[in-house]
Order: sequence, then C-alpha cells, then structure tokens
Amino acid sequence: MTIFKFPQDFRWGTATASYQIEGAAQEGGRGVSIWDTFARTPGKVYNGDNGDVACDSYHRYEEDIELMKKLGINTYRFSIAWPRIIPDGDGEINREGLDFYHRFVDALIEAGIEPFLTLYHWDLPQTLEDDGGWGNRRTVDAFVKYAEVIFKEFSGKINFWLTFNEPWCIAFLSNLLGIHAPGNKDLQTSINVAHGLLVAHGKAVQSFRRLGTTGQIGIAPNVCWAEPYSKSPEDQAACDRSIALNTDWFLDPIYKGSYPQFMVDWFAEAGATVPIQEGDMEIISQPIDLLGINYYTMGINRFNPEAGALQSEEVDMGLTKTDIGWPVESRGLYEFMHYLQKYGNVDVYITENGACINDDLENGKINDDRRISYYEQHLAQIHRIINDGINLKGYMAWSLMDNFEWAEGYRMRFGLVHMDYRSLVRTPKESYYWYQSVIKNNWLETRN
Ligand SMILES: CCOCCOc1ccc(-c2cn(C[C@@H]3NC[C@@H](O)[C@H]3O)nn2)cc1
Repeated sequence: MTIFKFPQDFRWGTATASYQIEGAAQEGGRGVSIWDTFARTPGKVYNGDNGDVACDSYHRYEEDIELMKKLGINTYRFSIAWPRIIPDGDGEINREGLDFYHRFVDALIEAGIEPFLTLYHWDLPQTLEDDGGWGNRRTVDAFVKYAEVIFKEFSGKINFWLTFNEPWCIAFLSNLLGIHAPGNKDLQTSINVAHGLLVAHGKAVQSFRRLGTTGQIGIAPNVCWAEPYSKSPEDQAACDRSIALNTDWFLDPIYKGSYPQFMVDWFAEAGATVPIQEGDMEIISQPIDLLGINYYTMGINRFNPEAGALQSEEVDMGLTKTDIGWPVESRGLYEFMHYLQKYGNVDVYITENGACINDDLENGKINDDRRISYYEQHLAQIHRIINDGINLKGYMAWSLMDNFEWAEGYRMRFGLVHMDYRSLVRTPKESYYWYQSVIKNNWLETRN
C-alpha cells in the first residue's frame, strides 16, 4: 500500500456536458443541435438513443448538486448548450436559456462548488451546420457572438473557461471518420473544421480579454498517446502522426502560431490543405491561461498503409480493457504530460479521465471495483506528474453520472453515479464513495 498526498490547493471535481445530461431538448426555447439530428439518423447511435431526456438534469440539477456536495468536490465542469442561448445559431438571444444557466451556476456557487465552463461541447446549432458548419466563417462569427453573450452574462460568477472540448473529436472523429455528428467522412472538410474552430477559439479569447471577463481561459484537447510497436522508423513516425493529430495540430497553432509542418506535408500528399486566411494564425495564437487535458487510454501503434488517413494502426496487446474496449494503461498520462512540456510548464487541469464500466445494480449496490482500480492507477500517475514539478492543478473525473455516450448511446456507462434511465433514479456507485474518501483525505491510498 502507498499513500500519495496531493497539494493543499489541488482541485477535485467531476465533469459532464449539456447534450449528454440535460434532456429537455424541446423545452426552454432550445433550438435543434447537430446531435439531435444525428441521433435521429438511423444507424448513427446505438439503439437509436438520443438526448431528448438523458439524465433530465435540466429539471433535476438540484439533485445533481446534492450528489456533488456529498461527494465533496470543489469544482464542477459542465457545458452550456449553445442552442439554448441562440437557438438558430446567430440570431435572437433566448433569455430563458440564460436564466436557466444563471439558476444552475448560482446553485453551484451556493453549494461551494466552482463552476468550470466549457463553451462548446459538440452541440452546434443545426442551422449553422446546414450552412457549412465550422468550415464556414459564419459559424466562426456566430461562436464569437455566443461566447461574448456568455462572457458578459457570467463574468464574476465563472472563473474557469474552456472554449472547445476535444477539438480532434469535433474535427476528425466527426468529419473524417464520421463516427460523431455531423458524420462527414472527408479529409479536407475535417481540416477546414479544425481550422475554423481554432480561429473561433482565438477570436473568443480576444473577446474574453477585451471584455475584461473574470478568470482564466483555455481549451481542452483529448490525448492519444502512442508508443511504437517496434524500433522501426516507420512505426515511430506512425505514432508521431497519431499523437500530433490530437495534440500538435491544435496546440502548435495556439502556442507557436503555425501548424506542425510534418503533418501539413503529410496531408498535402493526400491533396488536403489548410484554408489559412490573412491574420488567422495571429488570431489563433492569442495567449491562453490554462489547458484542459482529457485522457482515457494509450496505444501501441505501427505503420500500416491501409490504416486510414494517418496510416497508423493500434495493435491489440492483450491489456485489460474497459467495457468500451479501451486498454487500461495509465502510463500514457505520465508520458503525455512530459510531452506537453514542449509548450512550457503551462497550468493544466485533467478535465476528463474515467472508465466505461457497465456494472449494474446488485442488491441495491454497484460494485464497480474495476472503475476504482482504473482511478487508483491514474491518480497515482497524477501524483507522479505533480512530483515531477509539472503544473497539474486539478482533476475532474468523467463522469459524475452515467449519461448519453454519443454514438454508443446509453449502453456505455462512465459515471460515479448509476443512472436508471427509466426512473431517473441516481444511485452512487462504490467508486463514488471511494472518490469521496480520496477527496476528503486529499490523498490516495492504494489498496494492494
Ligand atoms: C473505430 C475507430 O474509432 C476511432 C476512435 O473513436 C472514438 C470514439 C470516441 C472517443 C471518445 C469518447 N470520449 C468520451 C467523451 N469525451 C468527451 C465526453 O463527452 C465523453 O463522453 N472521448 N473520446 C474517441 C475515439
């Protein structure tokens, strides 16, 4: 057994996102999002699940906050649904939507919990997608308008801000692989989306500064750490491409003002180019205050010319996997955080980390021991990272409760709290009580 003590000011939290938990999809003046459309497209989401009801947190957020208070967290990461604020994307502002989030944020603060806001967690107003989505500068301008509304409304209440969640998912999972909304499968489109959201990010940061908004702002890339299957240069290069598309493709423009040239050249070979306009890179590289990092797993990759746009194939090494099929390997978090130091020792929050473990209720309890084991391993790496002097300031478990897991629908469960989707009864799992003790003690005590 080892005891890992955390810094006194370390932030402990959980994370969710609007489309995954709110429900009330046709209430409060909310407009249609690309996920409403995608979920209703046959074959896109498991079982035809959608976010119409989800966890009904739109109506039950006080119950959720009670669970957060009992858990003992001091930070809660959530997202605002753009379609609740400007239902058609860039037209009239919906006061009812703003009022809902004011009630929610006020209740969080009342409970002593710091709101940690993601402006965009994938629920783009459908009207903007119909007009070209992130590849159209109209959407970029619309995002800035939406962000400025939120900055003005919540400055003073919110002090931690993220522009985008997982830009790789927004651009490549959703527009190259077609697995998430809107489901495009085109390399140039995905590169256009990536560039559009980066310009939107930079413009929003400029507005954040100009408006004197309180707090700190950043972005939350997801990590795809990969190590080469062999010592061959081809396998190492395949890993470099996988890592870079999730990280460098977004953080080089932000921190260096330019895309990673080796990846630009790689895509040029496939006939795809970045639609950079005059001044874009200066806008994108506005200084930011923090990074959110989402980590779930890592891979052992090798070169395979048949393996998609990156010709990089993950090899199944027989590791223990979670129920969504991702290997449990916490080592990649430690390696990645040291990789990230090339951008400087920037303030980092782990804004998502968790395990899909689909254990169900047994005699009124959920004995999700595998999830506890996953968290134990990853928190031990967090301690290692902090011990190395890296500015890792906080940790948000994904997720507070089971919720709509995108194309997997409701079959995949990441929550510390079990959700009965019929009754909407929330039941804390054993991992909830384990995490509660870690937070209370501010230390991790490994069980073996
Ligand atoms: C067969 C090819 O497969 C390619 C990879 O396909 C995926 C699918 C899904 C993910 C994925 C899902 N999550 C969890 C979410 N993060 C944000 C929050 O909303 C969580 O619900 N992170 N990454 C990655 C890759």
